[in-house]
Amino acid sequence: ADLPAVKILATGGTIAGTAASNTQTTGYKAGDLGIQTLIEAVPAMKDYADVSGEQIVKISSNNMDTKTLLKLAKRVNELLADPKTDGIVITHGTDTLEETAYFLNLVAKSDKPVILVGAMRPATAISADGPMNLLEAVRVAASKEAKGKGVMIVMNDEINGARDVTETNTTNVSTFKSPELGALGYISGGKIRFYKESTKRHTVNSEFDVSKLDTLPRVDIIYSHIDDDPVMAEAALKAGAKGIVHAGTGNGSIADPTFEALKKAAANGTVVVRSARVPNGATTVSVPKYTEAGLLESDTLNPQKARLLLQLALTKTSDPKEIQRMFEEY
Ligand SMILES: NC(=O)C[C@H](N)C(=O)O
Repeated sequence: ADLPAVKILATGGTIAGTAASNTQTTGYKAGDLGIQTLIEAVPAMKDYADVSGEQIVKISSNNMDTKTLLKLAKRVNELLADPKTDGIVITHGTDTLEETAYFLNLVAKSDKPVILVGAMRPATAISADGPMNLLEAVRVAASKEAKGKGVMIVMNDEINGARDVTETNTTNVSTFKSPELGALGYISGGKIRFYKESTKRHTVNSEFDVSKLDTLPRVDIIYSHIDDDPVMAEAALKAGAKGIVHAGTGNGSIADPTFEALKKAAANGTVVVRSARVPNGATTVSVPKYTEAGLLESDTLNPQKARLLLQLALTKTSDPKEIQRMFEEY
């Protein structure tokens, strides 16, 4: 039969992890197994797609970096441009899965499905979640329904959009959720069921382009807490940060001494975005002094996603007004 061609790009993670015993679900070696082994473990994929694999890296995703992210994004775009590819699945560690997914959501230049998938239990564990997750990811990547919905994460029977999804539990298999805005759909009764899609710009409607980029501007995240002082802000500026994302308390509040440092940074041309350490809700212009100081707001993007959008924004402009527009549109 003429099945859709789905390419699986493997980057490592727990989905390719191995441990000495089948009861071991922590302290295993992430990214140990190669893509061929993962494919051979799930022969049922061949009922839905003409599957082939390619190994990009073999890492635990806490070690993901810009170089690998750009390499992956460029390869994704090469494959998407090929008429012989109908969809892409990326196996990835869960630690930074939401970041890679959101980045690709901003830079993938096609409406063909791009699905990220991981696992919380290593491949060697009893009740490993990787094989079913991989099968469902391939099924979604091969489906007509997934076209044009942006980059998605498929795990634990849920389909979540890259913009709104986040990891919510350190170890549980049902960790990826869009707590406030909700999943796009799920897979149940052997059927792919979509219920909604994001209104935000992505993929073919995105203005960002990585094809000529070899690096991204430095953007640091500063996490607020009791006894906050400007030490971290000063360190970021000293390290050459072109942008700073502040993970504020509550509605993106900033301790006064840190605010003074960030205000100065903004006046000197560093773009400062207020995000929040609170998982839900948009950071709003609650205090006019922040707006007057030229600080931007991240909308509902969490700090790690706000960082990626700010990096891409800074490849195009350093005009705070333009960048605020981007935070409203993506
Ligand atoms: N569940 C996982 O994949 C965690 C692993 N440390 C990773 O991100 O690669």
